[in-house]
Amino acid sequence: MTDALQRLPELLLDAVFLVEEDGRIAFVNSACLAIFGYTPEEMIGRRVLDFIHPDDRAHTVAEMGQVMQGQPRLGFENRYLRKDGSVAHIMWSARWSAQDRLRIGVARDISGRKRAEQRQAGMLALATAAHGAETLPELFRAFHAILQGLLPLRGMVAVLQPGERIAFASGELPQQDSGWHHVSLSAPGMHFGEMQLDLGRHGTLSAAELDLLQFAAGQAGAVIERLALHADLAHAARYDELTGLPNRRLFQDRIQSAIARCRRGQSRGALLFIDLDDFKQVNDVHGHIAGDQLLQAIARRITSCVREADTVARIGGDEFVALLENVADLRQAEAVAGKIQQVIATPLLLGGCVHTPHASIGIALYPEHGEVIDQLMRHADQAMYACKAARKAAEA
Ligand SMILES: Nc1nc2c(ncn2[C@@H]2O[C@H](COP(=O)(O)OP(=O)(O)OP(=O)(O)O)[C@@H](O)[C@H]2O)c(=O)[nH]1
Repeated sequence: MTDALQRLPELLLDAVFLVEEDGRIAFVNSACLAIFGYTPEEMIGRRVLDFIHPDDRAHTVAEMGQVMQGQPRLGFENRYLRKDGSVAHIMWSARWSAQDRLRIGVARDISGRKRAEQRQAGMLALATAAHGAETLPELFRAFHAILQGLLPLRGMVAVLQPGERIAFASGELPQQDSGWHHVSLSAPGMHFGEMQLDLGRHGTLSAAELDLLQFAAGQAGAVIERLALHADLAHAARYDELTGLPNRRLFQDRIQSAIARCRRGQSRGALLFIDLDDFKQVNDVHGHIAGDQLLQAIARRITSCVREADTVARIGGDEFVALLENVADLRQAEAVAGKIQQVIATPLLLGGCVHTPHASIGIALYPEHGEVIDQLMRHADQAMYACKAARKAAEA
């Protein structure tokens, strides 16, 4: 070999290996320092297998066996452990030189490309997990599992406002120290909290890893926004926005289950239909905002008269219902209705004037006045109108 050719391996960025039949390294060029962290002196004379990642040794031995039987290999991949313990992804071309009784190998460091591929796959996995997540614990559990494969992640905590904390850790979640990295969880115009990641002592992140975390945080922020929106919509579909009481739809569900319970327990239940008297005038005289305030006060007043297990709902403009379970008889239901009427009639300030509201209440008893919702509602409604008509007749 000419002198120029002898110097050639030292100019290569790939590592060039000559390996003896017994697997010991006979020669390696100085590129090995940049790729594996070892000088040629530290590698020469040692078994090449000692540097290979334990999980890749078996299939590397099989591959090299084929090379030594005369089959050249181009593009074979395996992993090495660098001197600092980190993993180097290597792509090989290798052939056997029967004349020299040496295996010639050229090793290219493809760790950067592998990391980029892993990050890309990780981003896809994060986006898929975010898309499918139906709860926040499910989302952060999936994110923890995915990020663990991409970062030196020991533990992860999602701290959500106001004060909800979802923690994940491979083992025991250690005390917070300087190894923790914080990423804000947000959506345009909204801040939900942050993701805190325990990256241990080797916690410095590359720009690409920081990008990955930002991507994860962005996905998580979008999921939090989506779940919050769903929760708001689900709430709005079942509750009255003005008073916070169950609306007609939720009331239908509640009365259905209450009837089933009464039927099973052979107990009695009462449906109270409550309609404000002359409420239109409140709007006309004091304005719509004052009308709203009165409706809110009425909701609180009715609720204060019933047991916690009973349901109070707003089913129309100035129409409320109270569903009483385990009622002994009509007299007991009438007593509750009387109390509601009395509490509603407490004077209050509306638009700077003292106003005394009144309500008409009709009662339907299960099972005496009906065994299904429609019958009970009709009976209570008619009883309420009878009550209202009697009041108006008395006033006339
Ligand atoms: N402020 C306010 N008013 C409402 C709301 N929903 C319905 N209303 C009004 O409530 C009034 C109900 O009127 P009516 O059903 O005639 O009842 P009323 O004036 O109490 O008459 P009687 O029941 O016969 O005593 C209407 O004027 C509606 O516009 C609301 O959310 N807020």
